[in-house]
Amino acid sequence: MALRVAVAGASGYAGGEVLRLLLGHPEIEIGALTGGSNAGARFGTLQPHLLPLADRVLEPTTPEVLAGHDIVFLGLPHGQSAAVAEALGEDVLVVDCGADFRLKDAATWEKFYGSPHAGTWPYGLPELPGHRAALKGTKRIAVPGCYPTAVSLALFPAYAAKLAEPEAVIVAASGTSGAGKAVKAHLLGSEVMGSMSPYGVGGGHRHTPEMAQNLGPVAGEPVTVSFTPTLAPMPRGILATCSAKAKPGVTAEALRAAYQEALAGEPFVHLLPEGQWPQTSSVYGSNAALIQVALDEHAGRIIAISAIDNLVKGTAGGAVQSMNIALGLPEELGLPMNGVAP
Ligand SMILES: NC(=O)C1=CN([C@@H]2O[C@H](COP(=O)(O)OP(=O)(O)OC[C@H]3O[C@@H](n4cnc5c(N)ncnc54)[C@H](OP(=O)(O)O)[C@@H]3O)[C@@H](O)[C@H]2O)C=CC1
Ligand SMILES: CC(=O)N[C@@H](CCC(=O)OP(=O)(O)O)C(=O)O
Repeated sequence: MALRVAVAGASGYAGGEVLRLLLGHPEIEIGALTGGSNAGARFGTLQPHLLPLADRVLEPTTPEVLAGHDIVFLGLPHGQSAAVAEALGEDVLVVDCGADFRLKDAATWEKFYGSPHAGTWPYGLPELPGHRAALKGTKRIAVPGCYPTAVSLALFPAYAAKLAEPEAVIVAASGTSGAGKAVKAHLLGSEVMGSMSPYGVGGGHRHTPEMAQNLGPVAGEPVTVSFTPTLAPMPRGILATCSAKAKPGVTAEALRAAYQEALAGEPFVHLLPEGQWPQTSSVYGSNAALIQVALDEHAGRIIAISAIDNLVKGTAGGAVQSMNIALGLPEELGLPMNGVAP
């Protein structure tokens, strides 16, 4: 029998992408679609690309509407997931695309999000050492932020093999959908088109501690992260350029071997052949993460680059992948491996 899924925040980018993927998932039946200000609207006016759901109506996000489902995805603004999740039974699988349950340290949460810490759930990045096992059978999943997904996948093999010093410098470009659907002045077409711009410069971006939380345990020592996000004139995609000083004696051969070993058998994370570099257009609409690594011998630095679709591997695809693991289903079920090109 199909598992019945509700999506809260179904009118948003994250919720819409979860639905696009779940409509192609053989074990899932779509139940309630809920939102906030658009409740009452015909779904086809909100997500016109999701034709099978066009005649549905967006409902309010209440415990009554979300009751009676096997799985509930939350694609709500930060800080709103905890109250909704609390009203859902412990037997319901809750997959939170927001940030509420990602960070372990309450003081760090309060510093970066400015609200009380709700708690910590198993973290939905199965490729990180130990995480896949922790997701099996869980009823609660915290889906990672899109930048931490791109960055952690690019750097964890170097840290797992103890090849990198614990100070990472990251510059990543994101498509505008990362900022959500609400209209923001700096995201208007005429402001974004033909321009790239940095934001959150100087260590203030809330994804910085999430990256450090992911990489530190892999490295076996705290990793300091310097992260600069930039906004790129494209709707989707993240290209993360990550670098760290190489430990003494590291060779290009050892580095490549470490990445081959760490990523071997991963269904979605691919180390590209030498000389080929990740680009966002290759992962548009796909749950793949493309990785390449090089040793800059002159500077003594490891350079690791990743490309993901922020709405797929960076949100909804990662969420469905983790859901599959939690339910004991094949990890790849319902997830696109191919991008859309050109
Ligand atoms: N965009 C991305 O790349 C990523 C997003 N995320 C996370 O996913 C979550 C959603 O982000 P995103 O989809 O981009 O945001 P959007 O702004 O596109 O969507 C927000 C959704 O939340 C609903 N909503 C807003 N306020 C309320 C409320 N008070 N009560 C009930 N529903 C409400 C909206 O409904 P309505 O339309 O009715 O107002 C809409 O469905 C965020 O926590 C974000 O951090 C995570 C990773 C990546
Ligand atoms: C381009 C852009 O604005 N991106 C968002 C990140 C989106 C995301 O994945 O993050 P959360 O789930 O933590 O919101 C930002 O920098 O705030």
